Amino acid sequence: MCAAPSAPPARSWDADPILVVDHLSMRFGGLIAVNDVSFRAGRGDVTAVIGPNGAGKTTVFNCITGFYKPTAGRLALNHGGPATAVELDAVTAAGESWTRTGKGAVYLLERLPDHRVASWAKVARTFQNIRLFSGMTVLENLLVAQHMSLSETGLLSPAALLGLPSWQRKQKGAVDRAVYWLEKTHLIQRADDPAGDLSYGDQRRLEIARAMCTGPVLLCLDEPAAGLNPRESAALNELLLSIRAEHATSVLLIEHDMSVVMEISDHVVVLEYGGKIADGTPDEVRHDPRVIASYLGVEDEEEAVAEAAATKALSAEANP
Ligand SMILES: Nc1ncnc2c1ncn2[C@@H]1O[C@H](COP(=O)(O)OP(=O)(O)OP(=O)(O)O)[C@@H](O)[C@H]1O
Repeated sequence: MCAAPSAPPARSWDADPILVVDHLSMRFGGLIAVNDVSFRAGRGDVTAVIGPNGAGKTTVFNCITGFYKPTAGRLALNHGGPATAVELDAVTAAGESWTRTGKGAVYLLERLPDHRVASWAKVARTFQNIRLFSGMTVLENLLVAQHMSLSETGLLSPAALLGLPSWQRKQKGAVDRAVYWLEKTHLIQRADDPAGDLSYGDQRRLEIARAMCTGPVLLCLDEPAAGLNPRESAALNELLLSIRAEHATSVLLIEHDMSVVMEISDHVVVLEYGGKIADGTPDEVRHDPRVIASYLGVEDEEEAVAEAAATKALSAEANP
């Protein structure tokens, strides 16, 4: 008797996406940097966007974080739970940038001003080149990051000017959050040192601490492992895995370091020449002929298929 074909495995990113990227395109004059890219990032997942230099990774990030307004496409960020197709179509057709949904709210990032992407949609990011306030102390960097939420009630509001308990509670909350993230990133001993005095690896972790202090639902990291030595890279992996395990923050990262990508990602999206060429678990992507061709520079796709089959056979031999 033939066994019934097994159902395809449930994908966390399809079942409960925090981010739905739909037909995203970005042109700079005649250059198409991102061409009709669609993918989902699962809630609570670490999703990596990889690809060769110039593939369009940073441009995708810049569209998600509000630095660029895409030429076309929709970027829906779901708070609470996934918006239904009807809810999404309704907010799109109404020309709104967000709406409440049955499960929480959905934000159309391409329609929000970049500061609202951070403060309303709660998307935080770090940059390929570190952008800390190097003359400020480590602690001050984390307090400045929380300025938006502190100033929601108005820095010159009566509560702030009179030092009312509500204001003091907010300020204490900001310091407590900063101390919590300094402990998580093993930087608490350096709290009063200028950020510019930290080693490169410590500065990278401070950037992540600063982003986490804003309470993001989606943390976007642009090449967090760039320039790190193996020990610093291992500390970064540990930090990102603990963010995934202990906080309601989903992580989207661009990374060239495949050891980081394969170790910590739940889902990998591969771009090449502005288009998506693969999308799946790290294992699926590792064995994908197009990805192998792209990374090994194999010209002939048949050769890449043979390469993928050989890799699979080798790993089956190693793990019978
Ligand atoms: N502001 C811009 N103006 C014009 N062209 C741009 C701009 N930003 C990116 N590009 C171009 O878009 C293409 C994709 O660039 P992008 O930086 O997104 O790639 P990437 O995959 O992040 O590359 P890398 O890994 O080298 O950072 C490149 O050809 C780049 O030159």
